[in-house]
Amino acid sequence: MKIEIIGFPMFYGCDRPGVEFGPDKLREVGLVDLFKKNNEYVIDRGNIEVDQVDPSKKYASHTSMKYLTEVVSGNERLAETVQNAIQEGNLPFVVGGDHSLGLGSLAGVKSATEEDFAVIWIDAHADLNITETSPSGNIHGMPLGASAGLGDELLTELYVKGQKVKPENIYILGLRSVDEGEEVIIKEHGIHTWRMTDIRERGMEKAIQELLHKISESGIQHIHLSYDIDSLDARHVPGTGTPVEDGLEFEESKQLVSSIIGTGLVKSIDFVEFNPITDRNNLTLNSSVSMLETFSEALGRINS
Ligand SMILES: NC(=[NH2+])NCCC[C@H](N)C(=O)O
Ligand SMILES: [Mn+2]
Ligand SMILES: [Mn+2]
Repeated sequence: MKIEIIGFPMFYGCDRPGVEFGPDKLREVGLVDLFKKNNEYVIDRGNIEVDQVDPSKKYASHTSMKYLTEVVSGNERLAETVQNAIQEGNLPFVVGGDHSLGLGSLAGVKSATEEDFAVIWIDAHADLNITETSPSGNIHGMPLGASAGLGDELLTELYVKGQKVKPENIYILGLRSVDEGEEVIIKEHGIHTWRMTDIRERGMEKAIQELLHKISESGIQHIHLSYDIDSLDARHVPGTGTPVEDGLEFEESKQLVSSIIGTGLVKSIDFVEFNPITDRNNLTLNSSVSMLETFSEALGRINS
């Protein structure tokens, strides 16, 4: 399987500049070679074009979703690129940028995949907000909800009409910052979660066992893995928009990612929310590279 690296240089979904430099910063320190170390075929598709707009116009297209027009147009381009990659038998590895890119990724996966697929979302946040529940109006807090078909049609109809993933096929791990409205959505739609409290109580090993068991029971053959670096403990990632304490340690995160990729079912991946501008002493850069090495090694193992 060829790995296709796709950059998505956008900050409009989190409304805090800096994350748009994530893909190029990671290329600068050897992103492509890092994948080539363990994988024979790696191509860099470059960056998706993002329409630019002045921050004073963030509410120009919607009163409660910031930068709606630009988030949607960029994600439609991303969806097409992801769809093409999968249809060619390649694995799209989308590097953000903020997590609103989940909208485009999942629309692309949906368009390229006939059967149901699972989404594993590793994140401190649930990203299940709809316009009415969002405390911020930031679309990076909404991609999973919209992909599940919830909320405003302006997001749910992106690229392909309707629901991209069934709520029962969504698995969120690392949660520790969930908005009230998101709690209701998790309950109502039976979304599977492993919060940090669960992981601390039962251990990562057990969480992984439970996760893989549920997925194997579902019969699903395609997993989309969406990795938000703010799932790591705040002290490892000062350079991310919304760091949260009491998060994952490297060892736990690496074990989780390796086990998920080890199933051989992961066909598409996102890696998001690294902000080189707000980083301190390259801490977040180093954390990102260290995690990317794990992705590369795990993919190398199933690829060989
Ligand atoms: N992808 C992320 N980092 N999302 C953070 C979301 C924070 C908050 N729940 C919001 O909706 O505004
Ligand atoms: Mn996120
Ligand atoms: Mn997050």
